Amino acid sequence: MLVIKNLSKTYANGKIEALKNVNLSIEEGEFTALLGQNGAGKSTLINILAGNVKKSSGTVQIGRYDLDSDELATKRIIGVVPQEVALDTFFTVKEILEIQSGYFGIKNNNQYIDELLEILSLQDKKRASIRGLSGGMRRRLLIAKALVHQPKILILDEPTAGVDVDLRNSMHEFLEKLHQLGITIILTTHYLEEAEKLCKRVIIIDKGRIIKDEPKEELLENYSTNISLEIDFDKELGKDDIRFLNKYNPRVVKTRVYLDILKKDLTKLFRDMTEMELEFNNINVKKQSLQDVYLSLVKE
Ligand SMILES: Nc1ncnc2c1ncn2[C@@H]1O[C@H](COP(=O)(O)OP(=O)(O)OP(=O)(O)O)[C@@H](O)[C@H]1O
Repeated sequence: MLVIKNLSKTYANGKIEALKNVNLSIEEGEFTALLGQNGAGKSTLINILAGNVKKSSGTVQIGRYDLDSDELATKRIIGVVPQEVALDTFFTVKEILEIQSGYFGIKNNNQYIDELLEILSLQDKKRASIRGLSGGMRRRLLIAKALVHQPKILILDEPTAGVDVDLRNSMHEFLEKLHQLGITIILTTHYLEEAEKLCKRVIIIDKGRIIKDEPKEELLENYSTNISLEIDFDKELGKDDIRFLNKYNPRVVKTRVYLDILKKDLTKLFRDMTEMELEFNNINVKKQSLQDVYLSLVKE
């Protein structure tokens, strides 16, 4: 669906290398998170795909089309929800969506526009001018705008920045619905729990290079170094009992002990507990989140 080869982009006469030899291939129907710190190159990549920024070198194939030779055709396949909310405030919601449909030569798009407004809970704002919309409504309108031409690939550049929790959750449900309909989705976000909840594949960009590109579950499995344990012992532990735990910085609340432990120390921990003849009756294990793993990778 999307094949990127040796893609590079420099700004300021070559002084800033925003993308360095990026290679990437995304299949139809995938739901991918594109993660990276500020300035990593995410927006540059998205803007190249959207045709808003010219690449310096490399090739981009979108669907069957090459970005250089068939830019118009590639635009029909892609819908982009930009980071910046830039909407012409003189128009109404309906007009914005009609004008956008017109760019793609689509006439009489009213039925689909109504469906989009309904699903994005904007139906009652159809005739409202943009000036009267809240920030969250404007963000939803940007999503509707990106979808008017029914693109096969939807790219969202931080769509939930500054959006309240309720609205964020309803946007998540909507994205999941689109994913189920088979739309290929690429999501950039600084909310790592959002990426963990929604995406199946995680790509991490760091200083213009892809440093990780793996299925989410594998990334979490392969790069999580710690786990958190909550152990319920049969009795309250005295100072002597927990001395062997001190190296794990335990937090003791009555009979329960909380530990953050390196996976590689697990065997030793259980061996020590057996040697101390400490009886426990329950253990809760919390694995590292995508945020924990991500932070450990970008800090390397
Ligand atoms: N128009 C431009 N002119 C010069 N430099 C630019 C331009 N756009 C981006 N850059 C630089 O390119 C690099 C990548 O920026 P980009 O906006 O792609 O990062 P990002 O990952 O989207 O960051 P953020 O999470 O802050 O949106 C940065 O060093 C940035 O300063």
